[in-house]
Amino acid sequence: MNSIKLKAYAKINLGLDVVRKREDGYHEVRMIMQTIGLYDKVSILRTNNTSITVKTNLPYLPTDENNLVYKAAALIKKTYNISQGVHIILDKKIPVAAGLAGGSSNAAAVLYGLNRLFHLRLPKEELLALGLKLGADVPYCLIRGTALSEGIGEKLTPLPPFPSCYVLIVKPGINVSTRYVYENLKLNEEIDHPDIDAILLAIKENDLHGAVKHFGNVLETVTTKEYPVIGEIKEQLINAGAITSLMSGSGPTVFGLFDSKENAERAFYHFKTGKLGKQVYLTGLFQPSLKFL
Ligand SMILES: C[C@](O)(CO)[C@H](O)COP(=O)(O)OP(=O)(O)OC[C@H]1O[C@@H](n2ccc(N)nc2=O)[C@H](O)[C@@H]1O
Ligand SMILES: Nc1ncnc2c1ncn2[C@@H]1O[C@H](COP(=O)(O)OP(=O)(O)OP(=O)(O)O)[C@@H](O)[C@H]1O
Repeated sequence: MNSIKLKAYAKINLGLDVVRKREDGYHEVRMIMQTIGLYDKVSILRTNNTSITVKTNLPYLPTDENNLVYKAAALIKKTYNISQGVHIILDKKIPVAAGLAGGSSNAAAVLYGLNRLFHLRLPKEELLALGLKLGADVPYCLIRGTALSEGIGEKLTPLPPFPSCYVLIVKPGINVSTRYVYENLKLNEEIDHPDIDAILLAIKENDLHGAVKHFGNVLETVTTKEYPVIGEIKEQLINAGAITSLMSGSGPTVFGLFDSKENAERAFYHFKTGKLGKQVYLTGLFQPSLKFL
C-alpha cells in the first residue's frame, strides 16, 4: 500500500465541565464528546524522498511543522526511525480555530494512517499516548463516537451512541484561541456547572430530551462575555426550534440540536442567509461502525 485516504471528522462537546486547574496550567475536565458528520479529507502518500510535505486548500494554514498533520507525521517518523517521506494532502471543510477539533482530528487521521501505511501495528494505548503529545483532543479523535473525556482529555470512556438528531453548526466570523479561553476561566462559586452525570444517565436511557436539559459548557463564561454574538446565535437557534444550543469546546462555534428535519432545514436557511454565521453547516451525528481504534 502506497497511499491512504481518510475522513477526519469534527467533534462537538455536549457537556464541558472544568473540575480544577492543575499545577502545570492545564485543566482537569469532564466532557461529553460527540463526533459529527462534518469532515476534512486527509490523503497520505509514501514518497521516494525523506521529507514531510503538506498541501492544503486553505492558503492561510501553515504547511510546515506548525501544521498538526506535519507534527503527527514527524512524531511517527522520529519515534519509529522511519526514513521514508510522506506527502499529505489536506482538504479542509471543518472551520479552523472553531472549537470543533479540526486540527486534532487531522492529526489523529495521520497517526492512524501512518500506522497502517508503514505496517507499524502499534497497540491502541501507544497510538493514544502519541496523540496526547500532539494535543488534549487528539486521543478522543482516535476513538470517536460518543465518549466521556476526563483528565485533560486523555481518560476516555466510550458511551452508547447519543440519540439521533440533526446538528446545525454556526460559526461566527471571529477566531478564539483555546489557550486564551482556559487562561481566562475563573473557577468561582458563581459558575454554573453542567450535570455531566445526568447527561450520562440520559444517554444510557437513549433519552434525547432528558439529556439536552443538562447540557452546558463552562467555557462560555469566558467567551460569551467577550463575544456577545455567541449568545445571540444560541438564542436564535432556540427561537428557530432547536431543542438545545451550546458553544462547542472553547468556541466560537455554536451548535443547535433539532429533533425535526423541517425545523433544522428552516434554521439552516435562516443562518445561511443571515449575518451572524460566517460558516453554517447542517449535518448529523456520526457514529463510526469502524473505529480508528
Ligand atoms: C476545548 C477542548 O477542545 C474541548 O474538547 C479541549 O479541552 C482543548 O483541546 P486542545 O485544543 O486539543 O488542547 P491543546 O492543544 O492540548 O491545548 C491548548 C491550550 O488549551 C489549554 N488547555 C487544554 C486542555 C485542557 N484540558 N486544559 C487546558 O488548560 C492549555 O492552556 C493549552 O495551552
Ligand atoms: N491541520 C490543521 N487544521 C486546522 N488548523 C490547524 C492545523 N494545523 C495547525 N493548525 C492551527 O491550529 C489552530 C487551531 O486549529 P483547530 O482548527 O484545530 O482549532 P479548534 O477547532 O479550536 O480545536 P479544539 O477544538 O481542539 O480547540 C489554528 O490557528 C491553525 O492555524
